[in-house]
Amino acid sequence: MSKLHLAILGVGLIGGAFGMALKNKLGDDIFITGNTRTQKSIDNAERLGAIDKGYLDPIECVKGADIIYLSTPVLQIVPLVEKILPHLKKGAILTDAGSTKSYIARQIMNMLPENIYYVAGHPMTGREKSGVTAANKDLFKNKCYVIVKDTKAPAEVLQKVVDLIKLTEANITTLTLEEHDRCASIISHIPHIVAAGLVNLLDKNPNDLEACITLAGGGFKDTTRIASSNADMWADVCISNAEPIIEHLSQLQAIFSNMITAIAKKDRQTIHDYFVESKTRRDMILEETKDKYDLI
Ligand SMILES: NC(=O)C1=CN([C@@H]2O[C@H](COP(=O)(O)OP(=O)(O)OC[C@H]3O[C@@H](n4cnc5c(N)ncnc54)[C@H](O)[C@@H]3O)[C@@H](O)[C@H]2O)C=CC1
Ligand SMILES: O=C(O)C(=O)Cc1ccc(O)cc1
Repeated sequence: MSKLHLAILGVGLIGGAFGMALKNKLGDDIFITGNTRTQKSIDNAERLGAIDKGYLDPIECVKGADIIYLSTPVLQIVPLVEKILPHLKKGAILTDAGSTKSYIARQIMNMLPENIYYVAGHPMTGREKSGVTAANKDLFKNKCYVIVKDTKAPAEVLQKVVDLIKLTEANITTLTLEEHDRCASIISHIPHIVAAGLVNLLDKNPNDLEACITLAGGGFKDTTRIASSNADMWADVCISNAEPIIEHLSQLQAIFSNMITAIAKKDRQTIHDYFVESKTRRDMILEETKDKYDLI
């Protein structure tokens, strides 16, 4: 059997970690080409063992590839697929790591020629840092990796992608496009928006800024780590998953409105219930997931 050729388009944090994990497991049984936009990041990706050979041109990178892993920012994925499609070999499989799914998957499914397949995915792991230099081979280990069921890929194609992802030691979960986008909104997209809002609140109070920073302790740090995430990436996420995000942000706005009213009325019971409800739910989630995922 010939060597598996994997092409990674966007060898940053996620693409880099994927390459490192597979290279670590498969060694010389896999040949990984990678595409990034600068020679410096190609050099880094090669040096760190995420890829065997880097290309500045995505078309050169995918020539002859069996599986193409798309890990650029969300809004770059579809234009990149349009560009590489005519150059893919018969039977090639595309899979992506974008944080939002319907936006990407619906467009790719509409443009796929016969004999080229697509499986949508999303590793529910990452960091607030970007680039291949922030990647490591264990980033996916014991973390949830969503595979979307409804992208019309034949069962054997789906299985090939699942088998490859399993090598990263991620826990695979299958969801529909809509389920993914609603759940990713609640569990990931809204928390990032809220964390950024907490930090931006400081800028609404410039006279107190210095004293606030002196006071900042564990609570502020715990709730705002992800506010250091990449702005380009998160702008793409918000634009491409607008509907669920607007719905959940509106629900959160209503939750906060109720709290404002309760605090203004000194309605201690309602205020108390707010914290009891969240503590009960979070403790329950921690208990239920303690042997399964390292998510919360
Ligand atoms: N950062 C995170 O924690 C997670 C990110 N994701 C998703 O994975 C994807 C990649 O995210 P990261 O690895 O964090 O980003 P990153 O910024 O670390 O890497 C992105 C890579 O894409 C390349 N790139 C950007 N625009 C490009 C273009 N037009 N053409 C070709 N290459 C281009 C960059 O040079 C870089 O190598 C995104 O779609 C993101 O939504 C998914 C799970 C977690
Ligand atoms: O840094 C963290 O804890 C994250 O939440 C990482 C993350 C970012 C984007 C995703 O689509 C999935 C996971």
